Amino acid sequence: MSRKKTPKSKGGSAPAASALPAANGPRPARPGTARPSPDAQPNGPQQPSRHSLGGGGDFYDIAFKVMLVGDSGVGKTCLLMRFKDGAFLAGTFISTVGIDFRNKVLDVDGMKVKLQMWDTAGQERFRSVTHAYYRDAHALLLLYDVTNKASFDNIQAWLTEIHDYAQHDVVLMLLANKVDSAHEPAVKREDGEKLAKEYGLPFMETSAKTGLNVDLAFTAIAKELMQRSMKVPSEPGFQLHDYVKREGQGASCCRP
Ligand SMILES: Nc1nc2c(ncn2[C@@H]2O[C@H](COP(=O)(O)OP(=O)(O)OP(=O)(O)O)[C@@H](O)[C@H]2O)c(=O)[nH]1
Ligand SMILES: [Mg+2]
Repeated sequence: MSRKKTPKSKGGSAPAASALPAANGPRPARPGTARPSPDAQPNGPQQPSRHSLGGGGDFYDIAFKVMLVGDSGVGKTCLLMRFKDGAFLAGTFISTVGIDFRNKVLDVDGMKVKLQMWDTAGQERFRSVTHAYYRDAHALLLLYDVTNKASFDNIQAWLTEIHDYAQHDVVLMLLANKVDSAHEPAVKREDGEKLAKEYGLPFMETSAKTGLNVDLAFTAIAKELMQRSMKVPSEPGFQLHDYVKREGQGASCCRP
């Protein structure tokens, strides 16, 4: 069996293709660094054959594309960086321009699963850029910020957008981010749970700051995608909803 390699710690961004007016006014932009790497092939999961892509890095059996969406400032980039590097980007908020990407290889049930993670810009003016990427996503993490009610109110609009542009069978999970705050959140956990239930979505509270449930969110997605594509015999009963309910930790455990 040949093995695939993926370059370590490579990131890049697709340039913005439109300049519609920003909903919340302009913000400082996180500069793009490069075009997506050749291994960021979005069409269909790469089947388990372990080919080499050249360059240094990890081997993997199968790859999936996971896209992070949600309003600007909800913490998409921070969540991704927490998962990728285990670090929190504190300090100045640098808004994403267009789309950035990062890769990470996970061990899931004895398989090396590469997640190609696409970090979209939440700002309205980049919406037409992100639209182009939806159809290739195998999974979507839809985030809101529990300290920002508007970001929660906009979830319905995001779901409409997902309905319009993503594959009908895309794996979708709702994440309530920034649950580390010591203050009363603007959006209660029950409201998030209720909305998720209404749309039949798995739901989790996360914090890019403390790391709460961050690995779990991505692992759950990887497991679900693996299950779908491989029909893993060792876990015939894997259910994404049940898994995140069982494994997820409450926010209260990790508040400072
Ligand atoms: N307390 C807290 N702050 C967070 C968390 N995640 C992100 N932030 C902060 O929220 C701000 C926005 O985070 P980003 O990850 O850049 O937001 P984004 O969703 O990528 O925004 P766009 O790129 O504009 O779409 C930054 O100042 C972060 O430090 C979190 O879990 N807890
Ligand atoms: Mg960002």
